[in-house]
Amino acid sequence: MSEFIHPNLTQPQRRGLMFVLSSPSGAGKTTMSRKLLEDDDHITLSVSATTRAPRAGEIDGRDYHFVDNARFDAMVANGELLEWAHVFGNRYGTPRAAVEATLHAGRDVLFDIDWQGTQQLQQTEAGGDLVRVFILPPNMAELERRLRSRATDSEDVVAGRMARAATEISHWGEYDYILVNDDAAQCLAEIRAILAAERLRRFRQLGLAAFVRDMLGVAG
Ligand SMILES: Nc1ncnc2c1ncn2[C@@H]1O[C@H](COP(=O)(O)OP(=O)(O)OP(=O)(O)O)[C@@H](O)[C@H]1O
Ligand SMILES: Nc1nc2c(ncn2[C@@H]2O[C@H](COP(=O)(O)O)[C@@H](O)[C@H]2O)c(=O)[nH]1
Repeated sequence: MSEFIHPNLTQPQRRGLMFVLSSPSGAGKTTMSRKLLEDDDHITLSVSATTRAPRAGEIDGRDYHFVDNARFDAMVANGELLEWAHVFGNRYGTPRAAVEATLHAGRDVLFDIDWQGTQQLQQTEAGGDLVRVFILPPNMAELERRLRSRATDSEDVVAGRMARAATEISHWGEYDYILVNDDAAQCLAEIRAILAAERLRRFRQLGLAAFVRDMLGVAG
């Protein structure tokens, strides 16, 4: 007869974490997020709401929830956003319900948000579940080259984002991990390593004490 092991004790359960990627515009957050999501089944992207117009190729509900100003106002008024901010002349915010549902299911949530949103998330009850990663470009010329080569924004928009880059970068000290996205494959490997280590943090492994007690055969 095989030994009965309580399913909850075969492996400690894990508390979902909130994994934030921030950077100056164009440093590579979206690129890294997409690659991470491709082969990690335990993390879900928080799809932000924004008043910005969709870029070519962006899909409503996948890349953003594209909303008008009136809808964004209502989301703010109804407390539907966990955080929101003005960024580059538009408003962006994190819908609360999807994040809470994902975390309650024990899954991780990936955020592609700016430093203002990160500060706000840090101040919520779930601040302890936050892992903050800031991505730097290798240099400012390369940042500008990437913004231009993406070919999604007008000259004015690119210039505006470059003008804000130094302010964005000045918040690097508020993050837990700082990466330089020079080689994309290396940057992705570093992001995966951070995520793997953070998932193993003792306080995130719920039921660990019971698991160890059971393993050692100590009566609980
Ligand atoms: N390591 C890299 N080497 C070269 N190009 C890269 C690298 N990482 C990203 N890129 C390119 O740089 C451009 C900007 O990247 P991406 O859109 O991911 O930036 P972002 O940080 O998400 O910007 P935003 O904040 O505006 O959303 C894209 O064309 C992307 O393919
Ligand atoms: N505070 C928040 N910032 C957000 C959110 N979603 C995206 N962003 C940030 O906005 C800029 C511009 O994004 P883009 O798609 O127009 O290039 C970038 O830094 C994003 O990280 C959000 O929900 N809250």
